[in-house]
Amino acid sequence: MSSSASQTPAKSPKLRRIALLGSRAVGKSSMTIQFVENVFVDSYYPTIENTFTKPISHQGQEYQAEIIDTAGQDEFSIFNGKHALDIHGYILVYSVTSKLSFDMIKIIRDKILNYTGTDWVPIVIVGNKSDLHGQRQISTEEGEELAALWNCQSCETSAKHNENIGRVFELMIGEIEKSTSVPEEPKSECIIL
Ligand SMILES: Nc1nc2c(ncn2[C@@H]2O[C@H](COP(=O)(O)OP(=O)(O)OP(=O)(O)O)[C@@H](O)[C@H]2O)c(=O)[nH]1
Repeated sequence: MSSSASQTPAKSPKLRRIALLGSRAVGKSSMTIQFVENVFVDSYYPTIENTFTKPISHQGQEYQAEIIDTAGQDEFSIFNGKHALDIHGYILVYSVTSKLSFDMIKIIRDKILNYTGTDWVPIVIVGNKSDLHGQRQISTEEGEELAALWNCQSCETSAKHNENIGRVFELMIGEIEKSTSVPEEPKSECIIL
């Protein structure tokens, strides 16, 4: 009985909401499902929107990641404000086999910054399908140059071969923690009217 009282209570995990955005069929769902369920699905089913949760441990801190896998965007998609207000960080995904999808993440970032009225948000740029060597349209350097320009992290992945998938989410948590203005969940005893 008394032994449980003497134990230090475990720190509750910090909730971090992460949205994956990008063109259609770049592999957002495949990355998410590979990360959460450790499987790769070869068939293509366009997503409307799915949310997954997974615990992540980063630098001694436990996090609960809420991962929002969004519908593919094109230049005419209206930016969904839901994907800006409640989100701590963005994974912007392109396919290394598609220049169009690389250009699309620039449009998406502009929309996010416009919507949030800020000039920086936590972002990780991801070039997926790195296993399709012969079909490359975007080099590793182009991805890195864009990340330097935006002052964010970048990474190439293969959801198919589970390469660098875990790393993307670790980089994302790191970028979120870099930003000093992460609002914590409101605590009932601290409400100021
Ligand atoms: N070779 C290869 N194929 C991939 C990879 N990731 C995804 N795919 C394939 O690409 C297609 C599209 O993948 P999805 O994960 O559905 O893409 P999405 O971005 O979620 O698509 P939307 O729901 O339309 O936005 C599927 O046939 C996947 O099997 C990868 O790393 N390598």
